[in-house]
Amino acid sequence: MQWGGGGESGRGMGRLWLLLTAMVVLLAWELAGEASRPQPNVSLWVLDHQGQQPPEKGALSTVTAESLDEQVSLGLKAHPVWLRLRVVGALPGQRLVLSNPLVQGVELLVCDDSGCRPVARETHFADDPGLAAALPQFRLPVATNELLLRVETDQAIRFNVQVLDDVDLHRYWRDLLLGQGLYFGLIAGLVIYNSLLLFSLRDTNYLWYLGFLSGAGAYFLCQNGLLLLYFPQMGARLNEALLLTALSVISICGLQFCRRFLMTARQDPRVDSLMRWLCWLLALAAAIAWLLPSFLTVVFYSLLGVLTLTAFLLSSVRGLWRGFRPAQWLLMAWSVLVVGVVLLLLVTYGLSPHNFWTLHGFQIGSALEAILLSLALADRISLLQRERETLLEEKARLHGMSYLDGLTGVHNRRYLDEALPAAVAQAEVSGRPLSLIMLDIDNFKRFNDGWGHAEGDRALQHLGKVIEEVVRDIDPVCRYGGEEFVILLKERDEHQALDIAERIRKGLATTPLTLLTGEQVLLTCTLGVAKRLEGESASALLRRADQALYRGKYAGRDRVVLNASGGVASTTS
Ligand SMILES: Nc1nc2c(ncn2[C@@H]2O[C@H](COP(=O)(O)OP(=O)(O)OP(=O)(O)O)[C@@H](O)[C@H]2O)c(=O)[nH]1
Repeated sequence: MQWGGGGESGRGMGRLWLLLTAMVVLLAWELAGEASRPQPNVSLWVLDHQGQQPPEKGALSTVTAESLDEQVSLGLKAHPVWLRLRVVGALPGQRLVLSNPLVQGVELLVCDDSGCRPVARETHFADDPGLAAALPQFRLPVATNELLLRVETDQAIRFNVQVLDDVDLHRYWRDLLLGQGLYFGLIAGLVIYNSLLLFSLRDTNYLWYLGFLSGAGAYFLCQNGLLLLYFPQMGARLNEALLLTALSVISICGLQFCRRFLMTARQDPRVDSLMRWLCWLLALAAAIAWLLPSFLTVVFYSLLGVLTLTAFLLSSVRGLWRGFRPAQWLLMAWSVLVVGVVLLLLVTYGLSPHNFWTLHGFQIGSALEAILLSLALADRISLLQRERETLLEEKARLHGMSYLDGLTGVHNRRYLDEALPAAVAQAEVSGRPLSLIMLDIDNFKRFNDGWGHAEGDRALQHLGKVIEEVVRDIDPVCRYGGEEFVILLKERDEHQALDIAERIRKGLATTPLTLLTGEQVLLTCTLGVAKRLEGESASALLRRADQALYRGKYAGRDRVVLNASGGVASTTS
């Protein structure tokens, strides 16, 4: 199989660079916005304390284990985590805001000499319960800055602690939504575009790609708290189950896409069965996320994530190795995803700080990947299209060849057997004339015997050329038998047919054949002409032309004979 061509690939690269440039500009803008935001004045320590209840009074200062900045990244924890907070200079009305909607079991306690009391979690921000659900937040108590924060979640513990007034919170949320708007705009555009392609091309690859896109959209709706924004009553637990299910959908659709795209079932059966197994495990993981949610589920997902990425990369590298050019897009797409997933895993296990890149790396990777997969599909479709065209051309060529005579290049008897009845039927309907000329070289046996069979072949080719010089391109010339030719003359009456026959006769008689020895000889031929009579069949017409030819031979050869009707013939010489 030939996987050639490169024009579309170049155009695809151009589009990709444009997009990358646009993304870099947006990132720079986002980072600039980050820098201009007022920094919260918060100090944080992780307490070496486990359990549901806060540490005993007086133990706060002794259990201090680790000092943090406001960007918390502690990874997966099987138990609740206690953080000690000191907020300096909090103004009345300011809120303590945690940036991650996935952290659950968040409690804030204010502590003094008499003990610790919970601070009620805000359920509304500017009359909006959604925003308060998407960003866990507490109104800071005035006149105290000793606080305890308890977080218990199955997900990685990562969030920013920010002290914001209403204006800052609005701005923070607006920036977040702007970035999300760009992402979801891109996903929606790709979904619409590829849905149209799915309907027009009916290629299941597009179905899996759409599943992949939808899964990615759903995942980030959950991860960024956008679902909670619109359905705050849903709760963080349900949000998390949906998030993990979306992760399964992304992975399963990605694997199925990969299998079909690279045709692994046929081309790479071992990798194909690995991918099929992974699909089942991912479906099982989604069920566990709903039935037995725990931090172990997230560990299971991490493992499956690594295996899925390995399968993606392995199948694409092997596809490229086999010479399937569109696999390069796939490889590029998975490589981008690998970066995003590695960032996600690092932060999930508390191995990297919580910052813009670790927070949004997976999302940026997924956006780039969605585009690259779309380009991969386009490349594959154009490649298959070109192959199909080449095949059709080849088929047409072979089909044409099966109707041609190998020696002379004119049509063969098979062609005449199909074309003559069709021409007769057409003439019957239209009432237009139809004529036939049947001819052969005179005393050809003697020629063959005298000059040899090879020269005889050249004589047949010579006659073919002479005929083709006389007749129109649209009048098919056929080699009917060994040395007999038939010319089908549509919409020609007997006068026109006689004229053509006579020109052929004279043409052959005056155009010498140059033999292989260099000698020149003149050949003659005899031609029988018949015009179709009303209601006459193809075979009857052919028979009458043959009769005319026979009569020409009988009358002395080198002449044209017309079979005017049943048995009457007129002769020209
Ligand atoms: N070189 C060559 N000879 C062929 C081919 N097909 C048929 N022939 C020869 O054509 C000759 C036809 O001979 P006949 O049917 O006796 O006809 P003829 O000698 O031309 O005599 P008339 O047709 O009566 O003028 C035979 O010798 C065949 O071998 C071919 O493809 N190549």
